[in-house]
Order: sequence, then structure tokens, then C-alpha cells
Amino acid sequence: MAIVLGPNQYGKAEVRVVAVDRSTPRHTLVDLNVSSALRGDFSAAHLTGDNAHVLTTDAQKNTVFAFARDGISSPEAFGIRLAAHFAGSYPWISGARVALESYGWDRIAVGGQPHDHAFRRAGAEVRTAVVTADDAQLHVVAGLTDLVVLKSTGSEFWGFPRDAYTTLAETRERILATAVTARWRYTSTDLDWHGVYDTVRTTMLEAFASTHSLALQQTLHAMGTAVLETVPEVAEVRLSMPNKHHFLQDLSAFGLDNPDVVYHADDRPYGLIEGAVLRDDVPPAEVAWQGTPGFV
Ligand SMILES: O=c1[nH]c(=O)c2[nH]c(=O)[nH]c2[nH]1
Repeated sequence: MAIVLGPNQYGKAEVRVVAVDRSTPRHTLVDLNVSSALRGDFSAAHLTGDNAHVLTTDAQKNTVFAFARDGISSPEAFGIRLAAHFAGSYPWISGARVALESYGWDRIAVGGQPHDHAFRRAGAEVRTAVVTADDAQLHVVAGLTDLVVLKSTGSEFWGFPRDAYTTLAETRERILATAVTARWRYTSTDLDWHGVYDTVRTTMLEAFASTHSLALQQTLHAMGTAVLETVPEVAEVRLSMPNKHHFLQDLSAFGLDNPDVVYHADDRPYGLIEGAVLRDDVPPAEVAWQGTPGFV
């Protein structure tokens, strides 16, 4: 038996970089969390501690800050620039993965007017991008997490089998709520990144709102399908959607009825509905998804 070194990668995780565009009195902010990981021949460092091939994680962090000096137009474009740079920096580096989270900031309104340089963190929602450089090919997977949505009607759930442990009542009227995690893979590396991101996000929201839901699974499929129908440059959408249960509260102890008015928002356990919707005529690119946590 021989013991061999298996797959490995290394990099700097969670570089928090904030870039302020002060070119006009109306400042803009970009707030990113950037993680880089390099792949290639680093066996000497692992086997003997010879660091001749190790582009330090400290240098990777410095590169993120240095590149930010030129401004950050979008997470995707910044990720492409970094991944291409790292992947091309030394012959023994065969690939790079750059994952970015973008945190939104809204302007504080003062006297009803959005302020020029005072901001409030937007909700929990985070925009994400992962750029993978592999064999000189670039892959871009964009996404979002924690997009919390709720429909107060237009959701039913019935027709499921009833085994010995099924107690859930069938319902023709329920609240449907979820926190969407979505990732989608582009077939292009040259897009209007903000425009196409907004289109995908809006399309998912519209599909959630306008689908009369017979199951969260059906809503998930409708959201993914709508994105593929609307944006030709998206090859595949992966969605993870917790079913944030809202149970009708029994008020009978107080002599009160409850005609779909008062609910208990339960936080756990929750149903977890996950799925991918893809075009069957686009070749898969599993490398683009490597390192993505969980299903998405
Ligand atoms: O939309 C739903 N899908 C399920 O699979 C499920 N299971 C459950 O208990 N409630 C629901 N709701």
C-alpha cells in the first residue's frame, strides 16, 4: 500500500474589502467578502515543506486589495479579473476559484432625500459570485442567499399519501414563505453583470408571486424555468428553499375563531426543498460548482 497526496487547494478566505467611489460627491460603496483558492502542483509543500510553489495566501489577500484600487464594477467582473490573474501567475498553478459575497447598502434618507454618503445595511440578502479558472476556461456562477419571500394566499398542499405517521391536514389555503438560496451558471463571461443579475432576481420574484402553488417543489421549478426562459445566457439554476412553516394558531381556548388570520411562524424544523433546472443542450460544467456548500 502506498499513501498518496489527494486533491488539495489553498488560499485566503474571507478578505473583507470595501471600495468607495468618491469621484463625485455622491459616493458609492462596494462591500465584498472575497475568498481565493488555488489548484495545481503544490505537492512539495505538502510532502517536504518546500514552499517554492506556494504563492502565499498573504499575497493573494494583497492582490484583492490592490485590484480593488482600480474600482470594483461588479462581483463577477472582479472575480474574473482575480481568477484569471491567479490561474495565469505561475506555470504550476492550473486553476483558481474566487468566491465573492456582496453586501448591499441603501442610502439613508434625510428629510426624504437619499443621502450622498450615509448608508444603511440592506436586508439579510447577499449577492454571490464564484469564478473558476480551469484549463484556461472561465466559469461564472452567480447567485443570492437569504432572499426572504412570503405569499399570504395562492398556496395549497394536498393529495399526498397518508402513511401511519402522516398527521398533516390537507390545505387549500396556507402561507407560503421561504428564504431563497439560488445559484445560476452563465455560458458567457462577458455580460452586463448588474443588468443580468437584476433580471434573474426579478424573474424569480415574479415567478414566486404569480405561480399558484400546489407545492413548494412546483414553485421552485417555476422559478428556475422562468429564469431559463428569460435569460438565454443562463444554462442551469440550482435552488435551495426552506419551507418556512406558518401554522394556523388554535384560538379556541379563548373562545375565538381563526379564519386564516393568526399564524405561528415556526423556525424549525423546516421542510427543505432543493432542485436544479437546466437546459439539456448545454454541456455540464461540474468544475464550476466545485466547493459550493450544500446542494447549491
Ligand atoms: O410544499 C410542500 N412540499 C412538501 O414536500 C411538504 N411536506 C410538508 O409536510 N409540507 C409540504 N409542503
